[in-house]
Amino acid sequence: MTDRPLLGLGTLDRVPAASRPLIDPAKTEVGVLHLGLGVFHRAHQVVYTEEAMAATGETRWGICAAGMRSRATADAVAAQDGLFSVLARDGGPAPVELRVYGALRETRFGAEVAERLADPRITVVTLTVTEKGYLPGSDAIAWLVAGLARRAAAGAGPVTVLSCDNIPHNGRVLADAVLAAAGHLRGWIEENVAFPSSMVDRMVPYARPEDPEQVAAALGVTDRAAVATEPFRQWVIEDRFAAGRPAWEKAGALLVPDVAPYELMKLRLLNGGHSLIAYLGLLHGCETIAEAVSRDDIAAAVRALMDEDVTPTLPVPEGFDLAAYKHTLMRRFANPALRHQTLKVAEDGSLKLPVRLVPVLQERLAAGATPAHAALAIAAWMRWVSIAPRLDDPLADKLRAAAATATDPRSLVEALLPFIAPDAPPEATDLITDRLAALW
Ligand SMILES: NC(=O)c1ccc[n+]([C@@H]2O[C@H](COP(=O)([O-])OP(=O)(O)OC[C@H]3O[C@@H](n4cnc5c(N)ncnc54)[C@H](O)[C@@H]3O)[C@@H](O)[C@H]2O)c1
Ligand SMILES: O=P(O)(O)OC[C@@H](O)[C@@H](O)[C@H](O)[C@H](O)CO
Repeated sequence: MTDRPLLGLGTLDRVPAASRPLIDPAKTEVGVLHLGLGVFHRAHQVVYTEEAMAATGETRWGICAAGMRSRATADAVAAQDGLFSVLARDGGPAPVELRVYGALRETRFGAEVAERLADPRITVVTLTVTEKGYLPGSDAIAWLVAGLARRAAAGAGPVTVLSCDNIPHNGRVLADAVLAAAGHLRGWIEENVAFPSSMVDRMVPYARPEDPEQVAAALGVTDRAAVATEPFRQWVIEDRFAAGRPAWEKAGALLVPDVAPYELMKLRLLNGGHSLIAYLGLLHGCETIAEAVSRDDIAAAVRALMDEDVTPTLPVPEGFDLAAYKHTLMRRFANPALRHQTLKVAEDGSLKLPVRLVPVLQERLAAGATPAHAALAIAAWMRWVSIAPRLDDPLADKLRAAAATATDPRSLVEALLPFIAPDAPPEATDLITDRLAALW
């Protein structure tokens, strides 16, 4: 791989024509600012935005994307003139799609994003900053507010800020976080900024060494920012924008008046299922989601979680085929070529479980049901917290300290449940203890 030239505008002619960008990067201007240059942004919003520009011929929706916590990706992308490849794998190791994208035109790091928001040509800001990014005191929110202050001062006009994180009512959560940090800017934000919600979906693992190797072999260039994903993708966006936006509907996005039903379905079935698979998988030593779900016991548990516990809690959009959705989900979980790391899905459980599984547990208990599989997922998280060699969670130290005091399943549940469900009824403790006993 090392002797291949680096991907960039000057080496794009070496890339097979079928894998080159859909737009001319050199003629594309920036109209979107993105916070959080992780793997998901590259495999999702960049793809939709490039397809939208290609479909309409508009050249003004290029993206300026900022890394929030590390310069590594922003530097790698910048060294390649903003170009990187997305490869989709489905079942087998060979990619079923492989393309270099050109919509990402600029990169920034950290606080540098603020200055970019003073540009009136930027009318949309997107975010993928993880659940942690919305907590009080988050840098992402502080930089966003600083950017909005510069925009107000420059008279650069209204803007839409669109959360693309796995959080229910993510637009409202973001608006609340921004307004809480806004100080004297509050009035301007209320009048000039829209915060629609959106449901995003595409499974994107952390990049692995085989990803750039496969790109180099297929495209003849070295790509240090390649991302691998699955063919499936979905984006449902609340149609409430303050100013212009890319025509994402031309790339398959669904613009709707209310994303809530889509959000709930996806968060509880897909992300809730993912968490169950990840924690049970880790307890069984499985490195990937596909490996975990290839076990009959885990596959049966996730099916039961979806059918028995989650489905009764869902308001299904009219005409939506829920059975087909669940069937497709099982197939997506099982995609062996994706190699989605159980450890990645298991990160930040103290923030994820309260939105994915705790509401299912509580709503079903309140309805007089016994949500055994939601309880199993929470029990598996607790067991993982108590034995994980390394815990990736903003509350890791507190969780580990609390877990260290526990000597049996009940005391572990009593120690950890308050972190994710402080108002859980006693039946929740009983049910989770029962499931944890089987994992002890
Ligand atoms: N990967 C997926 O399958 C997927 C699918 C749908 C949605 N998402 C959403 O995208 C988010 C990012 O996922 P990813 O897969 O790109 O992960 P990633 O680790 O590649 O990127 C995470 C990004 O979030 C930023 N970040 C992390 N902690 C932060 C903090 N405290 N404040 C501000 N920024 C912070 C990082 O700098 C990085 O840019 C997820 O948390 C999720 O909400 C991911
Ligand atoms: O991205 P996270 O860390 O919030 O959650 C991990 C996975 O459940 C998630 O990324 C899914 O792969 C994704 O939501 C699929 O669209």
